[in-house]
Amino acid sequence: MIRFENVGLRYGMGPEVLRDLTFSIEPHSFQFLTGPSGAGKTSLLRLLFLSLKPTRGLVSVFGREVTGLAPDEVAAIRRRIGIVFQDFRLLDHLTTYENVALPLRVMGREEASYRIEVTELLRWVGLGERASALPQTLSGGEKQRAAIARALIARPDLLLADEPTGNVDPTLARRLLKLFAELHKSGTSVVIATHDLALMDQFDATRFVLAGGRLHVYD
Ligand SMILES: Nc1ncnc2c1ncn2[C@@H]1O[C@H](COP(=O)(O)OP(=O)(O)OP(=O)(O)O)[C@@H](O)[C@H]1O
Repeated sequence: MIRFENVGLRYGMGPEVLRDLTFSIEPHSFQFLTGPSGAGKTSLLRLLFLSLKPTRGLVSVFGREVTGLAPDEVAAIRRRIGIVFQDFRLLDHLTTYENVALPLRVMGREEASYRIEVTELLRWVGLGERASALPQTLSGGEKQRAAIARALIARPDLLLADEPTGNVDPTLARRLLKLFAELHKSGTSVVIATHDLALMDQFDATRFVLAGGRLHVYD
């Protein structure tokens, strides 16, 4: 599904932050991405989301080599990917409900066809009472859960999440992990970047460990 071959990444004239990355992400797989702060986890997620281009090597996503893709082809690939950014990126002028429903609206679906789905997911992530709240009135943990719900709502083929349990308590972190596990069970490949060892110990998954710019895979 995803293939990296000898991928390197540098920002501007800086040193290579990722070096010689060769790995695959298979359909229906679950992997944690970990490593010390600054090791390149967010950079790797951005390569997977096609918001960064590799400086060298080959990246292929859903069977398409990503260099030279036209903007509409990039957009089509991104519609198959759900992403939870570290800074949430909720739209300020939309309510929690509208933020979560956005991927479905972008796909051209009518509100009547998804109202129940969105409402149920909001309830599942504990935001049932906050559906009509604007993002600036949500707590950090609530924003995080809204961002997670938005990433999951369209049942993407690939889910990327950057520290998705960073702002929630351990009980809620377990609940969110369960949600990711259910999504995985229904066929989505999941990549969760995290520092949280306790979280990783709760789910038997491949570990991608970044250190010194290189990736080590532990199955
Ligand atoms: N836009 C940028 N311009 C220049 N350097 C960058 C940029 N983004 C990241 N870097 C550098 O790339 C390296 C990897 O950063 P990245 O954010 O990918 O690491 P990370 O593992 O996600 O860190 P953290 O766990 O702290 O979020 C760091 O040395 C960082 O300073």
